[in-house]
Formats: sequence, structure tokens, C-alpha cells
Amino acid sequence: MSKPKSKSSPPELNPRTTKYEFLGPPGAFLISFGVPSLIYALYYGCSEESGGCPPPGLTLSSITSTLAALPTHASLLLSSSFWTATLPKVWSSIHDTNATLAYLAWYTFCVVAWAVLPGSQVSGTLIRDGTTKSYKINAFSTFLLALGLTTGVLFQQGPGGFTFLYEHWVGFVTASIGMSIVQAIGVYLWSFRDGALLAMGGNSGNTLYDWYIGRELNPSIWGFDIKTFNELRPGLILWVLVDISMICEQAVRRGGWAGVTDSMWLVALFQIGYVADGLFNEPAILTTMDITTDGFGFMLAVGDLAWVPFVYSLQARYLVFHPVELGPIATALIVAVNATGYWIFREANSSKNDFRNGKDTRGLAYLTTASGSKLITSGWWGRSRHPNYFGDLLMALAWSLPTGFDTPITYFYVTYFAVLLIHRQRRDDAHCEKKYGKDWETYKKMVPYRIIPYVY
Ligand SMILES: NC(=O)C1=CN([C@@H]2O[C@H](COP(=O)(O)OP(=O)(O)OC[C@H]3O[C@@H](n4cnc5c(N)ncnc54)[C@H](OP(=O)(O)O)[C@@H]3O)[C@@H](O)[C@H]2O)C=CC1
Ligand SMILES: CC(C)=CCC[C@@H](C)[C@H]1CC=C2C3=C(CC[C@@]21C)[C@@]1(C)CC[C@H](O)C(C)(C)[C@@H]1CC3
Repeated sequence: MSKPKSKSSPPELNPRTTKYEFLGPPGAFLISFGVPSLIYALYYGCSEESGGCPPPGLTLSSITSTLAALPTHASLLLSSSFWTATLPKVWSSIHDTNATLAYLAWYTFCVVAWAVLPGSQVSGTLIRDGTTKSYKINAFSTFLLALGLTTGVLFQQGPGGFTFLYEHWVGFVTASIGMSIVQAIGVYLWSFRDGALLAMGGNSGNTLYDWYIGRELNPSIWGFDIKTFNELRPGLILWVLVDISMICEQAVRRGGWAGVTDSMWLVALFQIGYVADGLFNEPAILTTMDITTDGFGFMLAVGDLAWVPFVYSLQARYLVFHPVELGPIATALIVAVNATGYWIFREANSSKNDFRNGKDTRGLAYLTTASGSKLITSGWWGRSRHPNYFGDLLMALAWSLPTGFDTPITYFYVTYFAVLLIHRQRRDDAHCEKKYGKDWETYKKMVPYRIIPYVY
């Protein structure tokens, strides 16, 4: 951090949070319990281990009747003998020592790569204590190194040498969730040290809520910023390795590389391209609301470390045990959807970054606000207030379409993503309304659509 102001922050720098998000502590409890449960549910509800996608016995009515029967079993659920008998069984089915060790080795690799690989230093946005943080930019080199090592394994051992992630799926999920819990507890406790700058939304005083939403804005140690590190490296790159492992598993089952289906190639290449783009444009992450505004707590930790690699890769995992041959016409159509989405996403993000960095070459029209910041009013930013979300959503659709229409479960990703982005757009709108006041009203009149031009 440059220009440290004083050792201990003045109290007004960390005001009490008075407004809850995500329905407050009950919502924090439900999401903290629900997100890990959903990651397991998406595996057990869609895998060959459990018999299909969904497994034959799992119907909507079987789920509702089980849930309806829960109150009648309440006394059983409250008895300690039930838990002492059940918990060890559950733990042994989801815990896997080899996967845990491999996960820890992977996380360590990412930290060492951050420390050792060269990278330029880039300043983040101005923080409300008057300082800026400096970040080492080498996520893309870490990605290339990981890909290089993986390619080496594949050359030496063939596809059979990289099926470990498919085979130890649940063990990896448990390890990554464990890592998220440990980190969230660690940064929560660390945030009570003298001088810590807290997130405006993470200082409610409610332990569960603050632990979940993230109490400290930028927890870091010796220049290692845990939030930006987690957002781009261990989870995002692992997602690519998971996809590669799914390609390998399919290759092993179908007689070699030539047996890998067009649908698998599409899903994997689209997603690898998306991750490569995010890592290549690493400094762009520094202006996202996760970095500038949100604290780092369990929500982001589990999102970055467990949700991204093991939920975003569901379609590729499904294609391992349910191969789909698309043929040239469907392939071309899906490529077109992805390319359109990518073009809108990249053009919107690049034009905003160039514009805000004083490097606009497109001659964009803008509105100058009373705060001094300028809001673009033409090009993609004149068509909707979040054109980048629109592009991202089109890509999400293109990542589900290759799985065909035999199950709705592989459309979970695009559905969840729509909910996430609608919620995110509302949060960002509230943030801009607060920051720009009347100017934001004027901008909203000029650009009435939220995400999808002429639709929403
Ligand atoms: N794959 C995934 O799981 C996810 C991907 N994403 C992607 O991450 C990217 C970043 O998203 P996010 O941080 O939410 O938001 P944006 O990159 O869209 O940034 C929003 C900010 O941009 C500024 N802004 C708003 N309107 C304008 C305008 N007209 N002209 C100039 N600046 C404007 C405002 O900040 P200011 O205060 O500076 O004016 C606003 O707060 C997106 O592409 C999104 O799709 C996001 C979430 C999950
Ligand atoms: C279910 C749950 C707990 C959700 C938490 C949300 C997170 C999964 C996402 C919040 C913002 C994200 C971003 C990316 C990945 C998903 C999370 C962490 C991102 C790194 C993906 C790659 C993109 O290019 C990106 C850099 C723009 C993007 C930034 C936001």
C-alpha cells in the first residue's frame, strides 16, 4: 500500500454497516450452508456415480415428499446418536486424502508462481482512506505455466495421465470448500487488528453476517492480496484444468483423442478462451465491485475456490458420461452464439476501460457528471447499462447448448448466471445512484435498458 496514513484508522473510516444485503444474517446462513450443499447436489444429482442426470429415482415429487416428511423426523434429526452415527459416514464419503493433498499442492503452486514469476506492478483504484494498492500482474504467466506443465504430462502419459480430477471430483470439492472456510475464518479474525480498513458493507457487528459478506476490504499480507489472488488464480485456472481432465476422461473412454466429441471440444475451448481472456486482462479486475467495494469473506472465497471450478465445469463433466455429437450445422450455430457474446463482452469492457483510462479512440459520446466522472452514452454503453453482462450471458448460453436437451440440469449455469447478473446489475445501479445522484437519473433516461437492449 502506498502512502499509509496512520497506524490505526480513525473510527469514522470504518462506520457501522446499517443496511444488510442478501436478507441479512438469515440469508447469510442459508447461502453459507446452501452454496456448498448445492455444489454436492449438482454432482450427486448429475453424475454417473449416482446413475444419471438426474438419477432415475430422483424426481421433483420424490424431493418434495422427502422435504415434506422432514418435520416428522425432527426428533430423529435432533438426537445426538443420529448425528454421531451419520456424520462419520458422510465425512468418509466426501473426504479424500489424495485429493486434499493434491488441492493443497495446487494452491501452493499458485502462491509460489505469484511470488516467483516476474510481473509488472499496477495500481488499483483510489481507496477511501486516500491510498492505492499495488498489485503484481502475473496471472496469465501462471496460467501458461500450468498449461505447459499439463501439456508435459499429456505428452508423457497420454490422456490417461490427467483423469485424476474426474476420478476424485468429490474429494476436490470438499478440499476447496474446506480451504474457503479456513480462509474466511482467518481473514475475519485478522480484520480485528489495529488499522484494518473494513468494507462499508461488512462491519455490521453480526459475526455470521460479517464473516460471510467479508469484514475487511482488502486483506493482504506482505503484498499478497488474498482477494484478487483468489478471484483470478486458484479457482479460475483450476476450472481450465478440470475441463482438460474431462477431455482426457472422454478420450480414454472413446479410444483416444480422435474420440473426443465436437460438443466437448466446444465447451472446453469456449471456457478456456474465457478464462484466458480474463487472465490476460488481469488489471481490469481491479475496477470491479468485488475488488473496489466488497469485503473478502466466505461468499467470495467459496465462489472463487469451489463454485467456479466445480460448478462452471458441470457441462464438460456431463459430456464425459453422456457424449453428444453435434455435427457441423449445430456446431457452427453455437460458435456463432459464443462469438457474438464474446464480441459484445470484450468490446463493452475494452471500450469502458479505454475511455476511463483516457485512451478512447472510438469517439464515444458521454455525459459529464457533477462528480467529474464521465458516463459513456453511445456504442454498447448507449444500448444498455450493462452490455458486458449481456455478452457474458450469451456466452453462458453457448456453453450449455452443446449438451443438447436431454436434461435441464446442464442449463443450471446459464440460469444461475442470469440471476447473479440481474442481482449484480441492481446492486451496481444502487451504487451508481448513490454516487451520481441526479446525473444517474439523466443517464437512465438516455439509456433505459438494464442489460439486454430493447428487452430488459
Ligand atoms: N463469469 C462470472 O461468473 C462473472 C463475470 N462477471 C463479469 O465481470 C465483468 C465486470 O463486471 P462488474 O464489475 O459487475 O461491472 P462493470 O465492469 O460493468 O462495472 C460497473 C461500473 O462501471 C461504471 N459505469 C457504469 N456505467 C458506465 C458508463 N455508461 N460509462 C462508463 N462507466 C460506467 C460504474 O463505475 P464508476 O463508479 O467507475 O462510474 C459502474 O459501477 C463483466 O464483464 C461481467 O460480465 C461478473 C460477475 C460474475
Ligand atoms: C454462488 C456464489 C457464492 C457466488 C459468488 C460469485 C462469484 C462466483 C463471482 C463473483 C464475480 C466473479 C467474477 C469472475 C468469476 C466469478 C466470480 C468470482 C471472473 C473472474 C470470471 C472471468 C472474467 O473474465 C472476469 C475477470 C471479468 C470475472 C470477474 C468477476
